[in-house]
Amino acid sequence: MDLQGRFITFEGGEGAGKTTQILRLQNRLKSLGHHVVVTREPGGSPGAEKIRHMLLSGDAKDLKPRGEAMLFAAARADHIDHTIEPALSRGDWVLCDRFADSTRVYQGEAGVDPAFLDLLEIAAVAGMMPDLTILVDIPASVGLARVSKRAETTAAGGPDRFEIDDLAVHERRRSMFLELALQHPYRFVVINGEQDLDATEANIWHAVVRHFSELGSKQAKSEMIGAPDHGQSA
Ligand SMILES: Nc1ncnc2c1ncn2[C@@H]1O[C@H](COP(=O)(O)OP(=O)(O)OP(=O)(O)O)[C@@H](O)[C@H]1O
Ligand SMILES: Cc1cn([C@H]2C[C@H](O)[C@@H](COP(=O)(O)O)O2)c(=O)[nH]c1=O
Repeated sequence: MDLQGRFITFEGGEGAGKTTQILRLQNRLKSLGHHVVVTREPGGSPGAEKIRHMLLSGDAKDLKPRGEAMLFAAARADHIDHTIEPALSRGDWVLCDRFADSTRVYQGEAGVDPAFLDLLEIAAVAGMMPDLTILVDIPASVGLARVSKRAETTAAGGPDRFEIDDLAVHERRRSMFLELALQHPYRFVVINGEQDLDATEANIWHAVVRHFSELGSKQAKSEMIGAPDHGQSA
């Protein structure tokens, strides 16, 4: 399989700002001429979106955490087959809102054996791990406050089945994400999600350019082309 594209995942707690920042990164990449696919988990393909509905609406709430983890893995396998792998084969950039690390954290926190999660991850991702994972880190209370404000001010529905968990559960998830970042320092970058939108966007862009060195020269070229001429050309 010849995969020319670049695969970036965003991880973090509820309301950290992942979706907002993915759209901002998409705009920056597009302005440099890249094709960008924005997608999410659970979901991102017709079959996986059906599983998403089942998982988040509470239809699957009778499942124990191990069975639930298997549903997330099934959705992931379908998402990879139908969306991620084809996009990377075309040479696109794929920006994915949550991926396998969310299973490690959410289902791990719920008590699923890490060795079982290892096997599940191997089976579901089939080698398709991200080139870069951006962990948008924020205290759980701040993220949850944003989420409830979002629900009041937008058409977003009520809290999903994971958002309603106790604050202590959300804080444990935050610690687990940070622990994962420590374990995989070459894949993860941790971004402070408490800053304002523009500062967070700039920090993420800086991290992406540092990780994918080809972007640095492309950006410099586009800035030169777009730069004012000051009467220096013939
Ligand atoms: N840096 C920020 N400062 C203040 N508000 C923010 C910031 N980033 C995002 N928000 C707001 O917080 C809310 C949640 O943001 P967003 O949907 O991007 O988070 P998310 O991490 O994708 O959340 P979830 O995982 O719950 O879907 C939105 O209303 C958004 O406008
Ligand atoms: C991929 C994945 C997600 N979850 C949880 C995390 C969130 O609470 C929801 C997804 O909602 P979002 O608004 O799109 O962030 O699902 C999980 O428990 N396990 C996973 O693998």
